[in-house]
Amino acid sequence: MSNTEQGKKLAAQAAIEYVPAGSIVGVGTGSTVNYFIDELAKIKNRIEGAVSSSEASTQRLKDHGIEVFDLNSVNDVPVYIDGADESNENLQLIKGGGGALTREKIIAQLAKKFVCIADETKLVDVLGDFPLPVEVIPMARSMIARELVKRGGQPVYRDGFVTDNGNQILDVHNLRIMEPAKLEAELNDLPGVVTVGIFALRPADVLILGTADGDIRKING
Ligand SMILES: O=C(CO)[C@H](O)[C@H](O)COP(=O)(O)O
Repeated sequence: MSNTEQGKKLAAQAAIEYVPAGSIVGVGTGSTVNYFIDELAKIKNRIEGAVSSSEASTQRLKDHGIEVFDLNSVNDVPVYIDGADESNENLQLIKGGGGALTREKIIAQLAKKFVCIADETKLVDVLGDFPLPVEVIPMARSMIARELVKRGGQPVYRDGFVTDNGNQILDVHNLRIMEPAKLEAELNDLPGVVTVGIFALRPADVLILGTADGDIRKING
């Protein structure tokens, strides 16, 4: 297993301590979260079930025999565990590399505590080296792309990819995101934008990083 994969797995294992007994756990999407789901399966008798941010995670949870609830039937999500493509020291994130950003943001908003898990390479000084995913309504794609160009970005259509919500993704290159919350709010306001992959208005509460030397590092927000 590579150092990166080892880091993801260590972070995922460390996140288990944040899962309260008897709870419905918010579950994100991605390769790091897949390790978390495998860990969650080991304690499945101690939880009530999960709410899931993607069809892929739902399938993996069900394969492990973990009940997945419709979010509309759930009032209380004590903890949401998810990965990230980048995080800064303020626990503001870029997410959506896997295209699940909209459902991820919905569950993060509802959750009392958002625990982000990642390998240490995801921690950056300034967000934006990772192309920023923006989920858009298909008919608005070109208009939004032009708006993104006006803001200095270079949007690339994620051709052939359709989100779980039936929408499309623009991956925006060349951004150096100095004010993440401001840019998130500004892009949220464009008609046709479904979700911006900046998680700054609701950042993570805890970041758990798995390191190359087999350790973990925690940053609290
Ligand atoms: O936001 C996400 C999916 O939409 C993922 O959390 C993000 O892409 C990180 O994925 P991985 O754990 O595979 O590196």
